[in-house]
Amino acid sequence: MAWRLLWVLQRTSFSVPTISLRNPNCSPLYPSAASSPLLTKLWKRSHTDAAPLPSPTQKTRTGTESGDNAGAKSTSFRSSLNEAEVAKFAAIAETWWDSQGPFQTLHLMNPTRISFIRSTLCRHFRKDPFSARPFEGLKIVDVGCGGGILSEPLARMGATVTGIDAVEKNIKIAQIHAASDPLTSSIEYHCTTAEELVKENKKFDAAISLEVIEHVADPSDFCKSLAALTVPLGATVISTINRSMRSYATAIVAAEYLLNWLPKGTHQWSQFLTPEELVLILERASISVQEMAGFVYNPMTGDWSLTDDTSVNFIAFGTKRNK
Ligand SMILES: C[S@@+](CC[C@H](N)C(=O)[O-])C[C@H]1O[C@@H](n2cnc3c(N)ncnc32)[C@H](O)[C@@H]1O
Ligand SMILES: [Mg+2]
Repeated sequence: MAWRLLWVLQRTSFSVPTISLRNPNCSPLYPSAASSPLLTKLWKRSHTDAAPLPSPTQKTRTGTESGDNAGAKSTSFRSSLNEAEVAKFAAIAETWWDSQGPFQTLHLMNPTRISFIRSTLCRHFRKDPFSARPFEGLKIVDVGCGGGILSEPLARMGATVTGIDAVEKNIKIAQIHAASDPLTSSIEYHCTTAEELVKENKKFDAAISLEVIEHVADPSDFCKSLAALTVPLGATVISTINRSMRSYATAIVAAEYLLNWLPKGTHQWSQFLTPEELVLILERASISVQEMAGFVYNPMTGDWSLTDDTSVNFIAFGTKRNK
């Protein structure tokens, strides 16, 4: 009956107001979105530049080429490591591919978050979403990849994937798991951080970081590093948990203490960002958020789906400005 409680909590209306931002030029993916004056202003500002969409073949600007990382040279990228947070993940590293273990929620959410990534990246890079390998030709970095739950499907969709994580054990497990399938064995896994990759002048068409920003030392610095890893007009996708009353009730009280879905103490509510805060942080890092969606859990089916309600889990897609 505990899941019934979660379901009730998900539907109670005591969350702080939240928003969804949708690119008005895109066909709607989700039901009607509430608009926010702040985000409308940000949206207009970021689109007065009217930057052209990138071709997926901006190969000269990706990979390890030097010379296009002026931001990295002029800005210092502080460490994103929060040792206490990293230690929590090191303690449960062996359980990454246990679909009933502490990462069960990530496994269950994966098809839904992949569908968001697939549709937003395909539209942005003008790829065929119905192709078996729509990400062919794209270089993607998965920052905080853990055991590779996201990196592997990205590689199967044709992307050239680099997965990085601060925990050595996670990287070992990710490497072993990926090696068992020829479609994923090409993934390059490294135990490192986004800011270290910036120092190495690495560039990618897209930087993706799911469920990591709430565990880093400073979200603003972290987003600046993600931006520095992304080519101009490239893409960034971030998912995290909203700092709302509802997220306290569901993502912490229910998920950690009542349902035991996550180890107790996995999340610190005060470290969560609201969608508005994430949009502003990304905006200051030269990334304009174009689209946002929430995730909702259906206890009857055990599935997650996309929704306009960003009051608990949400995901944002943005593009890096050209200047
Ligand atoms: C909740 S898990 C998310 C894993 C993966 N992104 C996913 O959603 O399937 C957070 C991951 O971020 C990693 N992490 C935490 N802080 C990090 C940092 N500063 N740099 C890189 N990885 C970090 C942790 O080791 C952990 O594997
Ligand atoms: Mg988390």
